[in-house]
Amino acid sequence: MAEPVTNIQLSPSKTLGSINGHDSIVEPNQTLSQDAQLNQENDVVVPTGKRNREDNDGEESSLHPMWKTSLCSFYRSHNNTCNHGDTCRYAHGEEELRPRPDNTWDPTSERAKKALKTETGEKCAVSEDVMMTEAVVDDDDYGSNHALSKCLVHLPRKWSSENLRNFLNEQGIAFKHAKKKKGMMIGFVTFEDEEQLKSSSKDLEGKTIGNKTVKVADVIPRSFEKKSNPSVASHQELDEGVDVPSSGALDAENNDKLAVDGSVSKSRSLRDTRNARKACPNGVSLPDWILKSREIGGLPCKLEGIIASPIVNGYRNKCEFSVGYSLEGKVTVGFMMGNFREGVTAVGEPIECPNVSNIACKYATIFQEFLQDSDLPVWNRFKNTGFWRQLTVREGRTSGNTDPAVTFGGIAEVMLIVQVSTANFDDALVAAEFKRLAQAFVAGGATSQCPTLPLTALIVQDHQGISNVAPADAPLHLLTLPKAGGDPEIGENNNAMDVRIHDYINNLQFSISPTAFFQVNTLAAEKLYSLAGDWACLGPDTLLFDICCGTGTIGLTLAHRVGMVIGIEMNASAVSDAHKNAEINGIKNIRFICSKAEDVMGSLLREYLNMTKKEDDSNTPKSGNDIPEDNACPEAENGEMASHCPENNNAEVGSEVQKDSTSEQVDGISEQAENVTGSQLRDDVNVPKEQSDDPNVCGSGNDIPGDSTCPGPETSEMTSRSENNNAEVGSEVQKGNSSENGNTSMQQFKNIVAIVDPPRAGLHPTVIKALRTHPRLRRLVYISCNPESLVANAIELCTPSPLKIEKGNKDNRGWRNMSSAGLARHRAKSMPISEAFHPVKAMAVDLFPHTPHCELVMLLER
Ligand SMILES: C[S@@+](CC[C@H](N)C(=O)[O-])C[C@H]1O[C@@H](n2cnc3c(N)ncnc32)[C@H](O)[C@@H]1O
Repeated sequence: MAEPVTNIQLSPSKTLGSINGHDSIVEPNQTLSQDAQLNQENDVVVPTGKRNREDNDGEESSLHPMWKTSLCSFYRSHNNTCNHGDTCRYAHGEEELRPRPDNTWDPTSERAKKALKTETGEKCAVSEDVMMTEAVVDDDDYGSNHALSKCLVHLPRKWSSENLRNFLNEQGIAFKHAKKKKGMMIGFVTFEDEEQLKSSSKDLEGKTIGNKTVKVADVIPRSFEKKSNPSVASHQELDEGVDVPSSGALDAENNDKLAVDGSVSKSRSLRDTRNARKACPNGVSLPDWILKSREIGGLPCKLEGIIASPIVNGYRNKCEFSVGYSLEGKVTVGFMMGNFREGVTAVGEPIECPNVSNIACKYATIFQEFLQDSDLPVWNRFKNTGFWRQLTVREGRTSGNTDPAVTFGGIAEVMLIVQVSTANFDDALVAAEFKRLAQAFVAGGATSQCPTLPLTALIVQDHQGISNVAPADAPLHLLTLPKAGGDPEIGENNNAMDVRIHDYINNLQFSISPTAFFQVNTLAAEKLYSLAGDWACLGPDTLLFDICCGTGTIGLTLAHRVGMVIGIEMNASAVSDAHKNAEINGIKNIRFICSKAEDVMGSLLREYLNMTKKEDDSNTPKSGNDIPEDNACPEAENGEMASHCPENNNAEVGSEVQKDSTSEQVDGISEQAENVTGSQLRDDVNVPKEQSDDPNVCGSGNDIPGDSTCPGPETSEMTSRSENNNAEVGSEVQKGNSSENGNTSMQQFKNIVAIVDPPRAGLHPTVIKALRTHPRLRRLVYISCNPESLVANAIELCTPSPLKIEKGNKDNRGWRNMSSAGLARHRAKSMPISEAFHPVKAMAVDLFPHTPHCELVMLLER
């Protein structure tokens, strides 16, 4: 998940969720009350008579923090009567209602609705503020007098400058220059004089284009007033899939867990089973999980609760700081304060962001100070010119120590990646600036702290693209770090691609290369992976597919609990890290495939599970006959169990998997013949950094230059896909199928499980098809950073097959405007006939305290 995150549009105030009935607070590791019955009426949750309405503790009841903080639905629906009378812990009417401990109101109450309106209004006001800064304004755009310019917001993105001028002329609005920013909803108008500015601005106010009202905003803030802080930026940027921390907008002690509860339960996409209903074919009865969803507030399965982050402040091990201008026009290194597409370019310092470590803040400050005197310009997002773009601070630890009492909370390694755009700049000047920069970081680190700030590597990433999201193959250069005491310089001849930082999960060491994905909250990730493992119901005869495995974290941390792991990852350097990580931790029963999952998933399943393509294609709904009915599950590490698991302690070879699996060739490419292609899919959503279509990434379907092939396996036990020749996939898989691994031969595996951890866009349709149509895959644990794509993928995985398959509709008009769930619904109709999964349970894990985002784990079984 780009790293974070759930793409949930939430108010920053983090209102309470209502998933567990009236008592919405979920303690970490506490599951929701069993008897809370949910009702979908008005999309809110109301209790049934089952719960205990009276607080038996008499006087204590009045002290209960949730006393009368929720409206009594019984009272409401029974003509204002309730058998519990005054002793009922729920409020009988709005008058009795009390605010909740976090100062929010029962979401079904009039007060909450009123508060929401105000809040939405405020939010709009904030997001509509154009925090364009003086420094990004060009004379060409505004004439020589910035004070005579205005910014118009909510213009149609498609408009050109000519459209804007025509509009102004048609409306009789006088102006001097007008310029529309291509692809954005903003334009700039300059006026002849003060008088024209005033009268035209007045005329422009309230004008509408389509259904949008044009907003007229100042280009240059006349006086600095801190209207916002990066917390706003964080919400907006997170919504775009950008991994940005928030400042401490959220304060109450409990807010983190409440936020997670709130975000999950309030996510409309998660609570909306309409698309799933519609995806169900005519003549086929609705599956139980859809029928029962009404009882649980529209959710596809029970939300078990929230696992809290073991660390709440300074938890981020990676921060990407933008370079830009503050509202005062000062060069600043920090977070964007709003959405660039809406014209917000101001950058705020990260110092008030509680989730950013002190170290990261200090390096941002050092860089910011350096930039005040740099001879090279900062990046101009409008003109796509400039030099300095972004600073990424990645932190590593020497051991799993995060004790704040230990120096820097155990952070012992820091990798700094400075993103620049060197095009059109003089090489000598650039080299001199880099040298100065290295000195500044070393000197700043030495003087600003005692002991010296850790700094392991300083890397420059050269990137010319429009946004700061660089492709995986953007050139990296390692800069030499001068030694503070005049010792010889280090790093001179090293290759940036060889540089690593390290972190620990479950006592395993992970080596992380500069651009590889690694969860930003390591300690919470540890909990996430354990939960996924517990729900996956693992055992010695389990074959685990770790799909989108990154540096191998999930597979490696669970390898000791299974017979064998196959990790699939498209980022070549992450796969290289994964190999290294297996090696340094002495883990042998794991293989990594460097490829896009959509290119290899079908063939891997067939090859590893000993099926011919013919069998696979013609599979009909199966009752799971080959799976023992015995639901015993091996003891989970933290006591969590999947709802029903085949017995998987038995290492006996299942007869159905004893066939020779070497005959099958792979046709990953043909697997891609979907109605909606991956790129179409990704067009509709924000593509996270990790999901690059970079042609140099192995398995991307293009020729691969010699210097960017995947690294070879570091042990003979591991498989790495270094060529993009799909015909080779089969033979490599066959290698994996040989007996070279002794007792990890795949023929022993009776329990086949997939843990998927895709980026924000979710799984590619081809991967879903492969997982869904493989009858031996009975259990799938989905880790999601984006409920929308989770819901879309779940629709395809979980809706019943039709009696007869519809031919795919090639006419894709209108699909661009469809939601991902709508698209999934259409794709589900042409899914080959196969047994559907059903959602069993879900759990949130708070990987991102101080933000409304969390990771969601959902167990699907069949
Ligand atoms: C949310 S990260 C999860 C990584 C890993 N499971 C972890 O927790 O560290 C998603 C990963 O999927 C990879 N990825 C994105 N698209 C992919 C694709 N089509 N096939 C395989 N891997 C993909 C990204 O490179 C990234 O490493």
